[in-house]
Amino acid sequence: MKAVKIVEDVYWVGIKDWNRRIFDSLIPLPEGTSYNAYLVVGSEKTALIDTVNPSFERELEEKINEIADVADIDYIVMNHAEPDHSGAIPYLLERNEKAILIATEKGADMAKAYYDVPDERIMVVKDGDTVSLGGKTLRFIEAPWLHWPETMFTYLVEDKILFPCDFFGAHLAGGFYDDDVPDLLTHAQRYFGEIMMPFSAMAKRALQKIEGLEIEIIAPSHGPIYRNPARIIEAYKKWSSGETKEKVLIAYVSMWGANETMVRELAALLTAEGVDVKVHNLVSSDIGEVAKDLVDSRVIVLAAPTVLGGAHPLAIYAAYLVKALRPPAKYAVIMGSYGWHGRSKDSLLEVLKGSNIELLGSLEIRARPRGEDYEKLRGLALLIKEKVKGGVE
Ligand SMILES: Cc1cc2nc3c(=O)[nH]c(=O)nc-3n(C[C@H](O)[C@H](O)[C@H](O)COP(=O)(O)O)c2cc1C
Repeated sequence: MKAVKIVEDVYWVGIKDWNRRIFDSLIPLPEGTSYNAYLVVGSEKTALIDTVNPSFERELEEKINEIADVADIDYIVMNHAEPDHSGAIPYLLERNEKAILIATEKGADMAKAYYDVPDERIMVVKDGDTVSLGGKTLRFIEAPWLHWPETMFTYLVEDKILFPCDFFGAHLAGGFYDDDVPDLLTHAQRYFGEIMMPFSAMAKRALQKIEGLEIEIIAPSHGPIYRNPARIIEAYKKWSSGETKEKVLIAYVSMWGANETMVRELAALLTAEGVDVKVHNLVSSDIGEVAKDLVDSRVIVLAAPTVLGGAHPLAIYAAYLVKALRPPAKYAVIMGSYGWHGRSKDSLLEVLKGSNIELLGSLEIRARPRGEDYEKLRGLALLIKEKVKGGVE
């Protein structure tokens, strides 16, 4: 794919990585991803906003060269130091002896740590600082902890384009503009759950900061470019403020069917009560989908058998993720089973300790569910429904 003109003298020069299937050695990428980099050509200076993942340096250079010689770039704006956006910085600084890296103070520190960028090639910018390229003005907006400490947004004043790096992103190789991808918000929600949800407070702060900004285009560093920015901004407002739905996420693991039976029963009872239920079997589920459903679920149910004295390791992993991702749900229900001594629930509670999630109810059964257990499941379903439908506080 060649460079693409977005508006006059602003070009996408990024990479579509169709084949990538895992990110951060953690997150599945069912539809690949993109590393969006943008070239802004002023009458006097040229700036590159973000770069690309290592191994795509040559392809980035070729795209830049369609518009301007790589050696002519004056500034490389580093909105975020993570290698998927900044991994090409060492290559570019070698190919271009004059280019200056623009970063926040923390960004400068990261650029040295990750890429050995010398002090004399870094320009530190603060909130509100501007750099004129001649007819194109870059304004920098500090937006820390989205999702690393050094992150910032860049705003192109004349064209009203916001370059927020990972913020508003989506892992998608396909589509170029938001209107090319009908279910883009689903992808964006998944990305928010995976990357931004633990930093919801900082996300809210950043949204307030850009509130008064006229934004015609949002050009993030992953996924399609928003020509209709209102939709994603509204969605981010909801997600970052913890607005949930009448929805329950059930994540479970079962070796011999006991937990599976309980989960099916509970899901059926809740569905009959008009609750939106999302069930994830942790053996086969995509944890990105779990993260997506954590964004707007009101109650989380974890169900797991006891294995070697504790909860099944996949459930421990899920509980750890729930704690780390800091979803807005305030309540959890834990179900479990055992053969001779139940430890599943306790070990999951141990993992969740320190989170804001309160135990709403639990059910531990021996070997397989029987008559009275189904009664207890009905009780749990009612408890959950009350929290979900009652507009939890
Ligand atoms: C590999 C393995 C290890 C187990 N370890 C324990 C254990 O430490 N304590 C216990 O009470 N039950 C243990 N069990 C029994 C299961 O917890 C029990 O059969 C449970 O009902 C299985 O739930 P499931 O049908 O949802 O897989 C173990 C079962 C297996 C297969």
